[in-house]
Amino acid sequence: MMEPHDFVDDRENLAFHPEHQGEGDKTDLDRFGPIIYTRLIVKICAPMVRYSKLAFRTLVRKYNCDLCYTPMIIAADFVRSVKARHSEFTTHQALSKLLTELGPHMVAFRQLYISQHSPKPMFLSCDHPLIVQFAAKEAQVLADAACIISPFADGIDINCGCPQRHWKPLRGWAMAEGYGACLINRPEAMQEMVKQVRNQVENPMFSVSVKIRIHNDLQRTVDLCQKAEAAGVSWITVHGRNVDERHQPVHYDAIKIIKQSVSVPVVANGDMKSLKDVENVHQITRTDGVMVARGLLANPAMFAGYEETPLKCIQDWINIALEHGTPFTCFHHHLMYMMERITSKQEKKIFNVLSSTSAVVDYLRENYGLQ
Ligand SMILES: Cc1cc2nc3c(=O)[nH]c(=O)nc-3n(C[C@H](O)[C@H](O)[C@H](O)COP(=O)(O)O)c2cc1C
Repeated sequence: MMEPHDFVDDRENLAFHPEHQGEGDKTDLDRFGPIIYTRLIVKICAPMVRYSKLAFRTLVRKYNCDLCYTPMIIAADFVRSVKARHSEFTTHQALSKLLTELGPHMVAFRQLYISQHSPKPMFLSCDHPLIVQFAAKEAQVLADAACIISPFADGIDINCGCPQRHWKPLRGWAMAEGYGACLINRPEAMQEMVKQVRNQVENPMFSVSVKIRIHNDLQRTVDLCQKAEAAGVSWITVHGRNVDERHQPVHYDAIKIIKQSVSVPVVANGDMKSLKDVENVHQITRTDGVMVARGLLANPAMFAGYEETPLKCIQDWINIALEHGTPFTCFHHHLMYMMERITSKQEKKIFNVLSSTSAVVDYLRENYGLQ
């Protein structure tokens, strides 16, 4: 089970040990070298709608990813509908089935489940550690969702960073009100959510984190983070852009200030495409972890130090995806991302229009010797 202080232990053992402070101009990178250095940083696969599903999580975990998030799930749908639970959340197969069956007697069931599998729940052996990200606007609904999911995951994260325009394909504009990045302007609502989950999930080790964007006025973000900490949040992930920024440079300096303003662990997010980027961002921000989305889509092996997706990783994706029965579109999209940097324009023209799993597998066998 991952605990918030797991982040801190590493710091004490190595880079942040007082003995290592003040050694002239040496950076931690100079002192420990890149491989040891990046072992100190918790490396996280970001929540990604449509992409950070079980099969992809299994892949990145093979390549030094320490912690994975599910795609964002709308808490109200999850609580209301068995169908939504089944389609939105997949973890180890047997557990998914149990989750589907959770009905009105879920509390009793959950207790039974925990007592039967104590001390080591089944999910520990496969899709772990796992954070389930929810979008919610009512604290009680979020707490209900957290109670349902708690036997199957290590914690929940509250999406407080999704700009409104990103909701359109999901639920339409009207539904967007009150969700996502709105919460950075409603610190009390966010606090209430954190507290309700803390009060209602029985497992004290279950984490409750938030993922935010920054404000134009950074002091407001600092206040928000301090309020989140006071409410009992386990850690805070900061995408260093404001809600209107898309491709502008990430404000790593802002993340650094936030890190200095709270005691809970902080995770930096935004524009890291290689392990070198991870190191550089860490040198600037000194956060406890880094979270990566698009960099991992392009190269799921990036946390293991690969500059571009190795063929071995593509082979692993084929094996894992086929084993999980990944739908064709998802299987193919991931391959298009992974092979973007290693295929020519001409190859893309052929590969990107393939229309079945067998056609893709045949293509990769004939052109790359993959099985
Ligand atoms: C395809 C895709 C799906 C995303 N889905 C989510 C999501 O479900 N929840 C969330 O908080 N952020 C989501 N994001 C935002 C990322 O988690 C991340 O904050 C953002 O992409 C910046 O990180 P990056 O530069 O490493 O990509 C998504 C991003 C992408 C590219």
